[in-house]
Amino acid sequence: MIHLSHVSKSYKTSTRPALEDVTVDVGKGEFAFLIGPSGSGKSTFLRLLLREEAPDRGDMTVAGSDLTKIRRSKVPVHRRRIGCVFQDFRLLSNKTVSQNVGFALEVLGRNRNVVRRVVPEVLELVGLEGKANRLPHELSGGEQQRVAIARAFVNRPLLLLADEPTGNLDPDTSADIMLLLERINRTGTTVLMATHDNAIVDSMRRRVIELQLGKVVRDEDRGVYGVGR
Ligand SMILES: Nc1ncnc2c1ncn2[C@@H]1O[C@H](COP(=O)(O)OP(=O)(O)OP(=O)(O)O)[C@@H](O)[C@H]1O
Repeated sequence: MIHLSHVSKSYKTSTRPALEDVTVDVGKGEFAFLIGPSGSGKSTFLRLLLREEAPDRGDMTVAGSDLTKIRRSKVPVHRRRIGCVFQDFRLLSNKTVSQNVGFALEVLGRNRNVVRRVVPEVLELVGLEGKANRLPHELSGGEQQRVAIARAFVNRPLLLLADEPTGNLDPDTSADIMLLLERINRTGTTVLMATHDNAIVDSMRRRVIELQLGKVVRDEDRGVYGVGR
């Protein structure tokens, strides 16, 4: 699902590469954490997967797209295969829960009957069946993140990228969000989550890919966050 071979990326204004000689393979249906200190390259890694940035060197194939060769016109099709969840939820504040989720289908041209059928199913999956008509500001942070996950998942992406999804949530709410991401992973969706949350990484014992100064320094099955970070 994610294949990077000797990938490097430098930003023009930066003296050192943001990613250097990164080789990582994540298979279909896997769950992996991407960890590392601030500035280690996690966001750059996610941006490359979405083709928000292009690699300078190396080969990469993500969700079936060869990102070393992809044409600009094909980038939107590539991004549709990937769901994204962020620390700050990024919901549309003037739309209800079901409109936020439905919008993700409408922009892909799905017909109204499909939207009407699928949105309640996904809201049930994330545990928000009673809150379809609320606005984001009428929800807790954890509930807002559930909406964001529903929106990311409603198109059944092959790959879900989560960038610090628990960064604004308390430990109990974070644990609930992780259960939800595990549930989504069990449907066959590959999940890659960038995080600083050591308690979550330690409790889940999943694959851990660790970056430092743009290099992969650890790639371990059933890993922990690590001591002293
Ligand atoms: N748009 C940019 N232009 C120039 N340099 C950048 C840009 N984005 C990131 N960098 C640099 O690339 C390196 C990697 O940054 P990146 O944001 O990928 O790290 P990160 O691990 O996601 O950090 P954080 O945990 O703080 O989000 C850093 O040295 C950073 O300063």
